[in-house]
Amino acid sequence: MVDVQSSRRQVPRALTIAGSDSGGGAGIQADLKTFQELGVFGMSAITAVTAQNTTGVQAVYPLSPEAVTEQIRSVGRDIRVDALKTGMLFSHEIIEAVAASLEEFKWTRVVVDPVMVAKGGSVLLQDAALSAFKRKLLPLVEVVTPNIPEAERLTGMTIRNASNKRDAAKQLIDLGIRYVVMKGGHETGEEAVDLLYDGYCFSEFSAKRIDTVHTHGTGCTFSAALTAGLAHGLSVELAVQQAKAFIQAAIEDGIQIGGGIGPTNHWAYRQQRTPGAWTAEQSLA
Ligand SMILES: Nc1ncnc2c1ncn2[C@@H]1O[C@H](COP(=O)(O)OP(=O)(O)OP(=O)(O)O)[C@@H](O)[C@H]1O
Ligand SMILES: Cc1ncc(CO)c(N)n1
Repeated sequence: MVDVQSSRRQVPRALTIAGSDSGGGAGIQADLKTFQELGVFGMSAITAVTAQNTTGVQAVYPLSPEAVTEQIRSVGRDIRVDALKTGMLFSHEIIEAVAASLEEFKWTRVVVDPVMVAKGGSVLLQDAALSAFKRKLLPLVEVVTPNIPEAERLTGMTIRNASNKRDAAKQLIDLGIRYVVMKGGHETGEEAVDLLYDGYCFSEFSAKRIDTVHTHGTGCTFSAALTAGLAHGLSVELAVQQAKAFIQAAIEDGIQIGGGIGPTNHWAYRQQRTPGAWTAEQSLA
């Protein structure tokens, strides 16, 4: 008899617990595209369905905490999860359900992107959920990836300069997180600099800031690429380095989608590494 199990190829597997973006640029859709591009089998547990496009979020329909728990259980009971990320969690009930599931399955390679508001200003994490987010979820995670406004909200600090960034990162580590990546997308300057802190050392990951409005879903894509690296067994440092290269390519090789703040190009990173591959530029020719 053929041993079907052993004749099949093992691939890294990653789970995203996040909201659905009907426009395809952020949330679950961005995460699964990124996992696929980086050679990882992607799975999802949807926390909320958003009616959304490049002009903004038109409606948010959160799922029940039970629905979120059941999706995570279905994946966890059957399929190995090498790494996971969370995105839009919306309510304290969903945060509590997710934290309970992380404890149930004892998953450790966990990335939390503390999604709070969409680029157009719509609320993706309710004010009342902030305390559960900090107390119940953050102590269970390996890496948290706030942008500057999210780090300000998590710490209550005002972040204006490099010294403030370092102080905020230290405060986040004190919550029990292993690594903090403070993203520099919301700053100004020639370079977009992401700061990594492991509780001992700071390191910076820097790339040329691209002059574009088409940054819908950059945070989701970056954290998904980081999660894919962890699923492959990379160290956090190497996974951040790869994620930075992935998002840089995705912003740089922009695509024209929608009339507002457009998404990034999820296949640019792989194309840049595949000689002779079809490019977004060629499709316009
Ligand atoms: N204009 C840009 N040029 C180059 N890199 C950028 C630019 N904007 C953002 N980045 C990079 O993209 C990644 C995501 O950062 P950003 O601060 O935009 O996340 P975010 O605000 O959480 O995104 P979102 O909320 O849209 O999902 C970081 O690595 C950041 O340095
Ligand atoms: C569903 C969803 N998650 C995250 C973001 C943040 O980019 C968004 N706009 N939508």
